[in-house]
Amino acid sequence: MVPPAAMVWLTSLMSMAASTAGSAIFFGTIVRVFLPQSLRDYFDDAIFKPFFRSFSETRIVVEKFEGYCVNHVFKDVETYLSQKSSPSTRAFRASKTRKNKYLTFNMDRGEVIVDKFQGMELAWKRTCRYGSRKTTNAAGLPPLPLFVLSIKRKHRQKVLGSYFPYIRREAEALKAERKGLKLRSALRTQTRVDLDHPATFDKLAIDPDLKNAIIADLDRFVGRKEFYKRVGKTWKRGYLLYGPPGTGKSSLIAAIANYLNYHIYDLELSDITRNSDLRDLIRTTSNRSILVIEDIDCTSGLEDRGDQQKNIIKSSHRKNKSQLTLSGLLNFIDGLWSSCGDERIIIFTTNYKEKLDPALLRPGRMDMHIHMSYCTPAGFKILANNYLGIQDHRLFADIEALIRQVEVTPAQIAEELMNYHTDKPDVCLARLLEFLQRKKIEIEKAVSEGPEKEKVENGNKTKSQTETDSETETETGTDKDSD
Ligand SMILES: Nc1ncnc2c1ncn2[C@@H]1O[C@H](COP(=O)(O)OP(=O)(O)OP(=O)(O)O)[C@@H](O)[C@H]1O
Repeated sequence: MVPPAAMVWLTSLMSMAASTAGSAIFFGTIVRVFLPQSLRDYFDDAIFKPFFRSFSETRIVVEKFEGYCVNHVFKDVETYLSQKSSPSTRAFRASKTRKNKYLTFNMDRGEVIVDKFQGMELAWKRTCRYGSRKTTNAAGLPPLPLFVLSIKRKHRQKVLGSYFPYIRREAEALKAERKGLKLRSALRTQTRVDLDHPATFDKLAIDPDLKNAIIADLDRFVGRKEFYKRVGKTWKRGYLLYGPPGTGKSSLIAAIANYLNYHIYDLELSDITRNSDLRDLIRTTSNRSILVIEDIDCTSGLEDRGDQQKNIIKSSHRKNKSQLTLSGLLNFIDGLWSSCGDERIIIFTTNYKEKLDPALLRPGRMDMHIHMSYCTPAGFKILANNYLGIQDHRLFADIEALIRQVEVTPAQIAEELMNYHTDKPDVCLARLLEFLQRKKIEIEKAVSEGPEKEKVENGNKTKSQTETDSETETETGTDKDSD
């Protein structure tokens, strides 16, 4: 027998349940009748499904960075997903280089791809740390990208034990297939440009001994992993390329990247005001890469060590008054690399070595100083072969004699040979000869007109003049890493 008090409680509970069910039916009918399908879908997706899913699903977050280093799982996932798509995917980023045979598609931010593996459905979403709507963070840098994988809880072991190793293998296979060098720019905008620079050591018009010395140095560097480990040094190498404009500094960097199959990151220092910006940029660089800082003598704020005002990059952010000096910058890069970098090359270029900060030139900083000089007869022969496809010609002797007397850059010669590419070699070479003769006459005239005019505006000098000027610039390489 149920006591009367319990009876009352039961009755009120049943009537409450009935009225709740009635209200639910009533509101359900209202929603079905009055709310359009799109809004109903929205509520379904935004509230109901996530609520129920949260009990049965789990998420795996793959961030691009692990501390200061690039997370290789992120790279693998990115490569793997680049060949996947879902019917619901609205936006892809498409790219292709001349060297690559295939178009590459990458998920755009906010997109979802559903992958299938061993009977499981795996939803990948590409997003970023600062929310998918923002384009930059407070420091003006792009938000840090990440992937979120949503899976059923019961699939966790299978995903970690089989799916991720599978992604790794697939990504490796895809990378091998698509192998091509990339030139990346580590600018704020993170613009990525494909390195399709055709420069190779064969095509470079530089002194053959210098070329061989550079190649030998690179070979030695990449083969010395154990040596660097043994002596406790970061596996890195620094090169300083110096010489007049148009002597092939950029071409040499491209040739090194092509030779080693490394990525290039072009670091634009003038954009950096704070250590944190620099750290964020440097940590986007991968192993087996070349970090290039061009025209270091022109880099605002870093050029003159004697002048503290100029030497310091002041933070524009008042709260964060970090100041960046050249040696600070180099130590900073070294520090980051020593904690997570392997097989790195850093290259500085300058047109004026004499203007450089002594911090950069001090022993142990740059391993090899490479002087890119004006064109030599041997360099001219390489250019003639590159542009005209000839190894010898009756005009070679006269041209070579003039090249010995007049300062002319490989870029100038290349331009002369390029200008007449529709003509026959005879015509091209005759015009080059004329160009060199004119140059020589201009210089002689300037010399005879007086000392002031000796300095011809475009830097024309005869070889004998500069050879005495630059006796100190004869080193082609100084190895500081001998075992
Ligand atoms: N040593 C060289 N061998 C072959 N080609 C060269 C060489 N130097 C220059 N060139 C030609 O001239 C062009 C410009 O040269 P490059 O940009 O490499 O010179 P640079 O020394 O880096 O000049 P800058 O100091 O102005 O940056 C190249 O694209 C290439 O065609």
